[in-house]
Amino acid sequence: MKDTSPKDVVIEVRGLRNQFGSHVVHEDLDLDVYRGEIIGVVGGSGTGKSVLLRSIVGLQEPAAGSINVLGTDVLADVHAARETLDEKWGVMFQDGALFSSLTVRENVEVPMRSVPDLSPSIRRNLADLKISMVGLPYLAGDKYPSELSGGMRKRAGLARSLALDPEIVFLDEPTAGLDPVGAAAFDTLIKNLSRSMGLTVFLVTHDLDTLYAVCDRIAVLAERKVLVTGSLEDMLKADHPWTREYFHGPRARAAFEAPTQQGDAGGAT
Ligand SMILES: Nc1ncnc2c1ncn2[C@@H]1O[C@H](COP(=O)(O)OP(=O)(O)OP(=O)(O)O)[C@@H](O)[C@H]1O
Repeated sequence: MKDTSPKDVVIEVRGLRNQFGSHVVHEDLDLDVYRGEIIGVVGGSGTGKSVLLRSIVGLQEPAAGSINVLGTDVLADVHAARETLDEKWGVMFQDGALFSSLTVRENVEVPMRSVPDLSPSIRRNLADLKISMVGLPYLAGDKYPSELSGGMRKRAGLARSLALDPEIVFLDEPTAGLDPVGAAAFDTLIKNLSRSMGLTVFLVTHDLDTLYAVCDRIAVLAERKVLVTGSLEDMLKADHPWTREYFHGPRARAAFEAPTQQGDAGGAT
């Protein structure tokens, strides 16, 4: 039976247009993201997945359209919106984007510095909590990013994105560059965190396994807009050529046949 209960829209994008010179990346793009869901944004290379993410978090000024996040109009005053929303969203870019001269703990503390009245010892304890939440060993807090494996750096980046207990996290290709075991463990971690914290996750990915293992809904970017959204089953029925090729190709079949409970969220890789 279809779920007909009203859904709480936490991100609403309408009529979005992004262009660089004469190159139009998005045209009349609409998207709704619902509270608590993990939405996977997929599409061919260069279809504008990262530009969409950057637009939503106020790092890319669109040519037209509206973006509303948790009731705040992001484009009306980007600086004011980011000030309001920086505590409510966390962003993890592809390489974790950690400061190389800071330890993992100090990196996780960076967003907390904007919170008044948070003493250094509380900040430190909170950072250690986030570090353990993402499955990193306690001692990782004292290490510098260069001393960590790729998977551990991703976890550290995730810990930093969770620093302020956000309602939404944006993850840009979180499993890119990880080996299959590490990627599966990271998928499990994302799913567990989303379910236990009620987190909404906006996830840009090329990774079919991630889509199969964790996403509640998928949005396909093609032809400059979100062409189709829906469950995996909906994707398998969609008849757009790119969607058909992507979801019915040999790699998709392999991912579909794999067990969905993969990896171990506890172990850092
Ligand atoms: N700052 C910029 N200046 C000029 N063009 C840009 C800029 N940022 C993105 N683009 C262009 O916008 C298009 C979409 O880029 P984007 O990085 O969002 O694609 P993507 O779907 O995330 O691709 P991929 O899957 O390969 O990471 C590309 O053609 C890219 O070259």
